[in-house]
Amino acid sequence: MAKHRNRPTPIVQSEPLPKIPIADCPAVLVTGGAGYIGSHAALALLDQGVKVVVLDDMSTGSSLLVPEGAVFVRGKAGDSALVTRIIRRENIGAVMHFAASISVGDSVTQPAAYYRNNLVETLELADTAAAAGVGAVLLSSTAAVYAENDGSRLRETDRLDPINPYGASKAMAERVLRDIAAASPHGMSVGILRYFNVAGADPLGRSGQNSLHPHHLIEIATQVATGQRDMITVHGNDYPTPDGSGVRDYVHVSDIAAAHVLLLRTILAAKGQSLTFNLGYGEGQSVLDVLSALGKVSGRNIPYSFGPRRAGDPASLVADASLASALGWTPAYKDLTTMVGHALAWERQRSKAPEDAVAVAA
Ligand SMILES: NC(=O)c1ccc[n+]([C@@H]2O[C@H](COP(=O)([O-])OP(=O)(O)OC[C@H]3O[C@@H](n4cnc5c(N)ncnc54)[C@H](O)[C@@H]3O)[C@@H](O)[C@H]2O)c1
Ligand SMILES: O=c1ccn([C@@H]2O[C@H](COP(=O)(O)OP(=O)(O)O[C@H]3O[C@H](CO)[C@@H](O)[C@H](O)[C@H]3O)[C@@H](O)[C@H]2O)c(=O)[nH]1
Repeated sequence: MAKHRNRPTPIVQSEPLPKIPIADCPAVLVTGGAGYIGSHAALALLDQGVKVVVLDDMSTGSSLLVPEGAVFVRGKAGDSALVTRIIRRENIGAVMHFAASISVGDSVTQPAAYYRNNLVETLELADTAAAAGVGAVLLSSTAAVYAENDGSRLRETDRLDPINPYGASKAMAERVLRDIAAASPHGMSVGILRYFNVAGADPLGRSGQNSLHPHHLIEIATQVATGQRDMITVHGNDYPTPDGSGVRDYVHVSDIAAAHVLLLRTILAAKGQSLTFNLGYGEGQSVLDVLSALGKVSGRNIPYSFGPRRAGDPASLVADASLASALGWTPAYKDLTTMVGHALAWERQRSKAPEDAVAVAA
């Protein structure tokens, strides 16, 4: 964990951090709550009795994923007038900001669009939240903010030097959010979670990935396992990794959602807190490991062929997430087979859903 305004300062934390009781959690605005991770966080909040308002522009979101029980508003996270109205009308006390453009490859070919959606929209949202007196803003950040390394586990205090515009947009958004919060007269708190590769689906089958144009490894692979695609291309087999394919630290989406609720309760316990955590399991899995785990769970071989490296992809991203234990975070779904099993169960169910519920384009 790092506590900082602009520069991370390492803190050795042996005691769990204080938290407000869940019953005292204010209503939460969840931007991007019609998307994959935001919908799981919304479910985690609703499951614990917290009021949720989802704000999503449906650019990549799906109506299928907006949880029952959440208030839904269609619109942009950076629309200050709209967000101010929502904060006042719904008595919002905290914001979880998931809304973003998320494809590393697309960010290389459309950098301006990525800086606009991930940086400018975050700036507007943070400024609006601060002006409205919101107690805390949580930001979805990413492993892609770190400088490339030799595959060893990345710590929160490691050097930030993103190798693609997506990671750069998130590193800048982190800084902008911290600066705006630090200047807020009421002491807005900030929580930043740098997720590694989010995977799996709600174990109760209420949400999962539902992309109009899938680009994530596990979503594409489950579509091969369910017969919707013939094969998958493995992007590169010449990385300096044990089997030559890219290595990532896959972390279950429900564990990510649980960490958000814990961090929210923590940063609301004292005004003006700024905490940053990695979320991962500290274990690297290659693309071929993932395909093999899915093959076992589905009972079906996943055909693949090797293609060239994908632009902007690092060889390896693995977390040192030991500091997140100070939140009381104890991941429940660490096993890769469990993760791909949940993703497969969701994909089987999703692909049978009526056509108009499967994906909603803007
Ligand atoms: N998926 C991962 O492995 C991963 C890893 C690290 C970080 N993240 C971050 O987590 C967050 C959520 O990612 P996801 O995988 O759920 O993506 P997603 O595309 O499923 O969800 C993003 C949602 O935000 C909405 N959205 C986008 N721009 C918006 C805007 N300006 N205003 C309102 N709504 C907008 C989209 O319609 C979509 O519903 C993102 O910030 C992403 O950068 C994701
Ligand atoms: O069809 C495919 C898709 C992906 N991959 C590989 O699989 C790995 C994982 O790729 P993907 O699932 O697309 O995730 P990442 O590009 O690693 O990015 C995810 O994980 C990052 C954090 O590590 C987040 O910041 C991003 O938002 C999120 O999309 C990489 O080695 C890819 O090259 C393939 O080989 N074939």
